[in-house]
Amino acid sequence: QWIYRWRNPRCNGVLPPGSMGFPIIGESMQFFSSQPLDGVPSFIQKRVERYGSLFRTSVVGQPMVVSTDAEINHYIFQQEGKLFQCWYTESARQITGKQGIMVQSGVMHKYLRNLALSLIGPEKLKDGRLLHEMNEITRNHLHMWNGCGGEVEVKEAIATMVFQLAAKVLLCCTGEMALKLRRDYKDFFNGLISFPFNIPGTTFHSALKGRRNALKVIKDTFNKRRSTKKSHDQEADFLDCLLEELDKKETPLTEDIALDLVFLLLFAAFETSSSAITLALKFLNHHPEALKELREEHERILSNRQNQEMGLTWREYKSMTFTHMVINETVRLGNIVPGIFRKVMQDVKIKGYTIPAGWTLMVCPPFIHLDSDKYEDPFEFNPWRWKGQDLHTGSKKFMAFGGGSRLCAGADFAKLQMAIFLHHLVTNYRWKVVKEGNIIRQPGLKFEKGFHIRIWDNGMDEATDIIA
Ligand code: HEM
Repeated sequence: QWIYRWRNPRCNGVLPPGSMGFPIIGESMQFFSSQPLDGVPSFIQKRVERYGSLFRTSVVGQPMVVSTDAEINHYIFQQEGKLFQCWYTESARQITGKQGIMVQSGVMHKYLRNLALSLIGPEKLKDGRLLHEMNEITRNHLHMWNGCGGEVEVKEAIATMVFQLAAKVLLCCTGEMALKLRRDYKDFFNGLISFPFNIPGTTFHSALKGRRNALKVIKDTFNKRRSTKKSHDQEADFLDCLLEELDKKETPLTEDIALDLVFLLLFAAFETSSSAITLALKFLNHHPEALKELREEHERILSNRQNQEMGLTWREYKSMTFTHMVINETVRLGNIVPGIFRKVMQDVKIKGYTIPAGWTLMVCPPFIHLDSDKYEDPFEFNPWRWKGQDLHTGSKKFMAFGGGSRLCAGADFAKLQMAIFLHHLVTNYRWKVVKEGNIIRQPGLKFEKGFHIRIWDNGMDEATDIIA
């Protein structure tokens, strides 16, 4: 009876076709099986061929409906907070925080989103201070890579660089302390969608342990800042703003919510951007004509710059049309976020099927981004396909940064960081790939054996087989 119920869940209508797999584990094994980077995950592809663009399954103990239909995905984004609510998995809730921005809805979500945007949104990025920090940290790291023999594993090195930036901006946390905090963020990405069994040896256990340690560091930083008075001529940073907000009488913010917000922002910042920049280098390495056009764009910016000592400005960033085409193409092909998850709040009818309240809905960006009806030669890295298109907003066929009221709050931060990195790399250095491990999806990206490059100063003759 129990197995029958598992396979045929109750529903006040007709469930989308599909299979619930084995009791408890469902189809998790197939969902997590390794896939090459350049292909639609076979878990999705096979089921779409068999059942169509809306199918049911069960992953990590949750009954789930997967949508690969652009119109339905758009509808799901528009109904955020009404029919659907942001909800990843129980594991994600515990790892990112039971009161974090990812699980809040309605007014509280809007409040936290605005708080986050006040730090990392376009208005803040424009004002120059953050841009200056990004310029400096990127320049220093590239200089350091060049200095230490020139060979680096890019994914980890960039993750460290972006983490340092985020830790400095969010918490004024630098040096050893930032490095320690970075180590606590191990296994997070993989833990987000996993069985929430807190058993030693599992990714979930390791992510929860890291969360506890990281929260302690963040809390200590809060307390330390509380006990030191800021002088009047010092500009208020994010931490000051949070503490001021906490001290207000009628604030919905509590210390636990503030800690969860900082914790999530740190994680969101470094994990995604480091994958995107590494992928951009990989794609550019295989497409010298794109690298050439990118370099020309950045050299033009340099030659038009009045003060050569200045770092990149917001205006210059906005003028980089080809760079934005490269960024969009990288995130389209990379599909750094392989699934966007929502909880169904009440029974919903879609395409004649009923999705029961309490189920999870997964929007599947890779299927849309790699669909040959939407993109010609979808597996080809072709930045020029973005020519003449709006490069700054999402659409029904481009949802790398999500959509609707949950559109990525750090999209501009990530794109600016990518643009600054590419700017300094192509104008000051030459580079070549020395070891390229496999990049697979599980379904999140995994950089097996890393992506190693050697860099050297522009103008120096380092190797005969220079790729650019
Ligand atoms: C290439 C890099 C990035 C990609 C592809 C990406 C992708 C996404 C996606 C798809 C969502 C929507 C999730 C949903 O609807 O459930 C999202 C949300 C979010 N992202 Fe990003 N992201 C990136 C970088 C960043 C960075 C650098 C930050 C912070 C500094 C950040 C902060 C956030 C936050 C706070 C949310 C939640 C927004 C909300 O719920 O209102 N992201 N991101």
